[in-house]
Amino acid sequence: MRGKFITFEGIDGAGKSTHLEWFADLLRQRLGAQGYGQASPARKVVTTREPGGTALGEQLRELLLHRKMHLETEALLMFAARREHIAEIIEPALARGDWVISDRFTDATFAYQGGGRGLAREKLEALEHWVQEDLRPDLTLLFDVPVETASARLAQTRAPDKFEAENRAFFERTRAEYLRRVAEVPARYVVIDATEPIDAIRVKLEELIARI
Ligand SMILES: Nc1ncnc2c1ncn2[C@@H]1O[C@H](COP(=O)(O)OP(=O)(O)O)[C@@H](O)[C@H]1O
Ligand SMILES: Cc1cn([C@H]2C[C@H](O)[C@@H](COP(=O)(O)OP(=O)(O)O)O2)c(=O)[nH]c1=O
Repeated sequence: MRGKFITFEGIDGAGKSTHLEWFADLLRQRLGAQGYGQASPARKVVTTREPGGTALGEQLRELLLHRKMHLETEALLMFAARREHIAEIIEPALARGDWVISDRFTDATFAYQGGGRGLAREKLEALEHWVQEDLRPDLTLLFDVPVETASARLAQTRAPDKFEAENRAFFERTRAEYLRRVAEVPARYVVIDATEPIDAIRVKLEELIARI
């Protein structure tokens, strides 16, 4: 049986990375507990990220996070890294029956390059169809938080990269595009109120895992 593809999304500082490995461990326990791995070779839960996830993708990530470039170059490189990621990691894992959890995927391109930077949605949709064909996440967790909260969290932690250095209006547009996409296809998304304390969010994530 083909595995499932789960993605984590949200503006920078929402808290995705804080939960991803924890969520993957819980899912491993759950898949083990359900005995999926008994008759056939054990199912794995693969964690990965975008841009990145492959050797070439990580090199592209360095460029994308630190070099200035034309907006369309940025979008094309995001999809180039994604093409590699799908071919090398995501498709083989799903075909083996493993589950894949990715820290960001194509929703981020629509939100950042589309919403944040204003690249036409039709161009991104054309790239999405070209690069992914029918591949879409089975489930996307959107960690949603007001821009001020996310910025305050980031200010306390790390030096900003090219995206994190963007202004408040950019992140307002990025967040709005994420939420617009949720409203368009609500069945694919679970919106997590990421203003809550970490422990409270984990209770919600546990409930979610019990249902999938
Ligand atoms: N629910 C939360 N409440 C308070 N601080 C949080 C919460 N979630 C994450 N943080 C903190 O915010 C910062 C950014 O979190 P991170 O997981 O790196 O965000 P993202 O991966 O979405 O950019 C980290 O210092 C993290 O400890
Ligand atoms: C996947 C993707 C990421 N991004 C941006 C969002 C983030 O600012 C950045 C890297 O994402 P991320 O790994 O979440 O950053 P961090 O590890 O610093 O939390 O790339 C895009 O602009 N478009 C995309 O398609």
